[in-house]
Amino acid sequence: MNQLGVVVVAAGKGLRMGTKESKQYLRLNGKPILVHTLEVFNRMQDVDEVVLVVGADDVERCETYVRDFGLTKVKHVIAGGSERQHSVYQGLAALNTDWVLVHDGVRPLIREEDALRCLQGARQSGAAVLAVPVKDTIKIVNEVGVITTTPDRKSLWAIQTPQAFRRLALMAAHEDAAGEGFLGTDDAMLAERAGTEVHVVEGDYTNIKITTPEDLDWAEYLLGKRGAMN
Ligand SMILES: Nc1ccn([C@@H]2O[C@H](COP(=O)(O)OP(=O)(O)OP(=O)(O)O)[C@@H](O)[C@H]2O)c(=O)n1
Ligand SMILES: C[C@](O)(CO)[C@H](O)COP(=O)(O)O
Repeated sequence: MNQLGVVVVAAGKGLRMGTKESKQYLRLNGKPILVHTLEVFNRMQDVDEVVLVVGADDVERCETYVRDFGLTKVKHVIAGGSERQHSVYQGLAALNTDWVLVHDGVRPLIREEDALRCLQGARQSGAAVLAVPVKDTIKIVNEVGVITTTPDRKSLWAIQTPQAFRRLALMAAHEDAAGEGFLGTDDAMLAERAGTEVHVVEGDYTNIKITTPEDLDWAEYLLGKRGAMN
């Protein structure tokens, strides 16, 4: 029993993007960002099913995307919650698989081979996330704008998705966090606080999360470049 499910979370409002339309529905090279993301997992042989978590008002339009773009592995389109963590939990509960990859709908540049290496990392060690070493010097700055410390860059990684776990273990970590009112910005945080050793698998700098307007040009350029290479 090694079934793999993918939770793609896309129920956010995209406030930092500042567009009327939520960022996951903006088009890159003529196709919604979310569709670019889903196509990657739809192509992956190891993936058994995908659950897509979206805003309650967007379920219908996403069901249309699933049909129109032939996203045959997307078995469920469901409504998410007010925080990313709540949306992920809804997705986990809709699956029935042993393993799960949790991925942001707004990371359309994920490469199949990196997602697969993340999964293999988790299958070997229990839990794994894609990440890249931080290139800048990072400072801890206090509330009045003064630097207090400079952490050693050697130990700093920028964490991405997908993040891979045993599904039931991640659900238990979510339930524990929810019971204590803890909100994390990624799933690894919840697994870490539940005592799971989460391993880092080196990913790729191009797996950006589309967050602010300048990310759109960069993503369109990268998608175009990949298309030209295929
Ligand atoms: N309640 C939420 C919040 C976020 N997400 C999803 O989590 C991913 C990463 O979140 P982020 O980039 O922060 O997206 P938003 O919350 O939409 O952006 P912002 O914080 O700027 O409003 C996105 O695919 C987003 O749609 C979600 O499914 N449910
Ligand atoms: C999960 C994540 O994409 C890892 O980098 C990130 O933590 C999401 O954070 P956000 O606060 O929702 O942007």
